[in-house]
This record gives sequence, structure tokens and C-alpha cells, in this order.
Amino acid sequence: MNRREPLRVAVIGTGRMGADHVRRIDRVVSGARVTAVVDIDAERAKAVAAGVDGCTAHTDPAAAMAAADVDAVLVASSGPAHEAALLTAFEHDLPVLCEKPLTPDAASALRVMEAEQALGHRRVQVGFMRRYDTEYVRLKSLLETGRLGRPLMLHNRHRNVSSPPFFTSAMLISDSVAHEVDATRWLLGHEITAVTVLRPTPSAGAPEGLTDPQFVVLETDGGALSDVEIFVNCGFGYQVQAEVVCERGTARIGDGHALVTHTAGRWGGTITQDWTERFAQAYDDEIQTWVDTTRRGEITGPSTWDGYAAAAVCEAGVRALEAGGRVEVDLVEKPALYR
Ligand SMILES: NC(=O)C1=CN([C@@H]2O[C@H](COP(=O)(O)OP(=O)(O)OC[C@H]3O[C@@H](n4cnc5c(N)ncnc54)[C@H](O)[C@@H]3O)[C@@H](O)[C@H]2O)C=CC1
Ligand SMILES: O=C1[C@@H](O)[C@H](O)[C@@H](O)[C@H](O)[C@H]1O
Repeated sequence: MNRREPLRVAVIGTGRMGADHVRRIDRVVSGARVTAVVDIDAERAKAVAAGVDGCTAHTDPAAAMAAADVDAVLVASSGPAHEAALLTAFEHDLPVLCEKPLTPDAASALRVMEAEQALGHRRVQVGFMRRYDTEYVRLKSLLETGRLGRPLMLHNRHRNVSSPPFFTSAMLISDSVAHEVDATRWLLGHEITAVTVLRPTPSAGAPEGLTDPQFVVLETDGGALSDVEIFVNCGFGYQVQAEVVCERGTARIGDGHALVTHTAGRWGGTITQDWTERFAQAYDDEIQTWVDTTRRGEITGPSTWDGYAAAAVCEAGVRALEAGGRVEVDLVEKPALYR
């Protein structure tokens, strides 16, 4: 594809992320417009479509993707619905931006990866938006200069104000730590080989029965360790921090010190409250990049392989959480399409 006209996008799933991406494509990003939205909740789809000129509402993803006025698909339905949407997009050879997770488990991610290989070319960019966050990008660029030497350890903190009612102890890993799994692989350029999950006494602020917080240790094939404090009911803010410790220095992001105020006897700032606020710039750049590359006929960014690797690591993490101990990650050989 080499489109001079705006890219015509179908957005599948009009919940929190889908509706925000529709707004972004409609009002923030250039070179694209939303021509169709899909949700199994017909009223939700209609409400979102009503706010966008020339946008139709559907309840069936396949019907929307078959429409003549769709060039590309943004999948923002719930994780278990991603596989079907991706396979349908492949049937029409449509490029896809798929929110994380690619799929919720390694077996389904592998099926998607095999289907994409059968097409013979990449079609998917996975929504690991931290790769577009200015601070993460600067950290990665610094590591690539080699000035700090070899990375030895990566310390991550990932805190949410509160978890939704449907959140399970496994989801702290599969839904939340999935981001640190990708960030670790991307920043260090290593694959993750084993996962251990430690469980402090749950916070009194966590819902009954939820193992929150958790402390996850990821081992890599480059000999580094990456640890993640995941705490999804911290109560005070949305914080994502990362500090890399190298042989000749350290570097840290996510302190949120952009604006510091000094008032009578105090100094301080504000803490972001959720991901749409903390990562607004990253989502904007992620979607703009996807639109620009797709219009040029290119696919860049986190690949189906990255989505599969994250799913396999998270699956090992959930086993480590549930059974205890250290669980090794079993990855298939990386296919040529993703090398
Ligand atoms: N990159 C990031 O930071 C974030 C990514 N996400 C991801 O975005 C996706 C959506 O999450 P949310 O918007 O928070 O969830 P949500 O629950 O608010 O929205 C999901 C929507 O998908 C619809 N849906 C479910 N099955 C469908 C199907 N088969 N076809 C069409 N629509 C269907 C639901 O009716 C709902 O409206 C998930 O994959 C989630 O992991 C969510 C939050 C942040
Ligand atoms: O992807 C996300 C959510 O699904 C997840 O539940 C949150 O913990 C993450 O911070 C957010 O970025």
C-alpha cells in the first residue's frame, strides 16, 4: 500500500482504550480517519460512531473488515477476542495495530504467528506503547551508546491506583507485568529465560483474595536480571519507573519530576492517575507511527514475535505465581520473518 488518501481504519472494541484510540485517530493523529467501529455491545459502538463523521457502527468484526472503505484495523477488544480479529484481518490481508496482549496465552499467539507467516509478510504491530514513550526511548538510546557498559540489572516499579473488580492475581502478570516483559526484552535486547514470583503479605488495600503486590524476577539469556514490583491497588497514583544498573553507571526514568512546585514550607508535584494520562504522548506517537508506516506499505514496531514471547513469559510467570518456584520459559525458534 502507498496511500496518498487518509488511511481508513476500523476500530474493533469501543471500550476504554478503543474509544480513546478513536478520539486519537479522529482528532490527534494525521493521515487517518475512522470509517467503522465494532463492539459486541451495539449501543457502545453506536455512541462512539455518532461522534465521528462518516463512521458506521457494527457488532460483527468480520462484517466491518469486509467493507470496501477499510484499509487497516485497530484491535482494542478484550484480549480473548484478539485471535479471531487478527485471523479475520489476515484473511483480508489488512494491516493491524493490536492492543496488548497479542493474545492471552502462548498457544493462541503461536497460531497467530503461524497464520502471519503463511501470508509471507508482517501485518501486525502490537500495542506495547512504552516503546514510543519519550523517557523509555531516551533510556534505550543511552544503552545503545554503550557508555554505561553492559546492563546488569533492571529494576521496574509498576503501580496502579486500584484494580477493576474482574482483576485476578494472574492478571497482575498477564495484563500488567506484560509491559515490563516487553520493556525488558526491548531495552536489553535479550530474551527472558525464566521467571520467579515472590508474594509479600497482600496489602490491606487490595480486594479480598487478590495477591497484590507481587515481586517478579525475570532472568535473561544475556545474563541480566529484571525485577518488577507490581502493585495494582497502591491507592495514590499511577507510577511506572525503571532503573537500569550497568557496569559503569545507572540510568533511571519515570520519577515524574517534570513540574516541581515550591509553596509555603513545601515542595512537590502531582502524580498521574492512570495510563491514559501517563502514556498519552506514547499512545499518540505509537498510532501516528502506525498510520505513517502503514500508508507507506511498511510494518514496524513490536511484532507478532514480540507478542508471542511476551505471552510465553507471562504464562511462565502465572505458573510461577500459582505453583511457586522458578519456571523456565519455553520459546519456539524465532521464525525468519521476525529476524
Ligand atoms: N496499552 C495499554 O496501556 C493498555 C492496553 N489495554 C488493552 O486494550 C484492550 C481493551 O482494553 P479496555 O479498553 O481497557 O477494555 P474494555 O473492557 O473497556 O473494552 C473492551 C471492549 O471490547 C468489546 N469486545 C469484547 N469482545 C469483543 C468482540 N469479540 N468484538 C468486538 N468487541 C468486543 C467489549 O464489549 C468492550 O466494549 C485489552 O487488550 C487491554 O489489555 C488496556 C489498557 C491499557
Ligand atoms: O495495560 C494496562 C492495563 O491493561 C493494566 O491493567 C495496567 O496495569 C497497566 O498499567 C496498563 O498499561
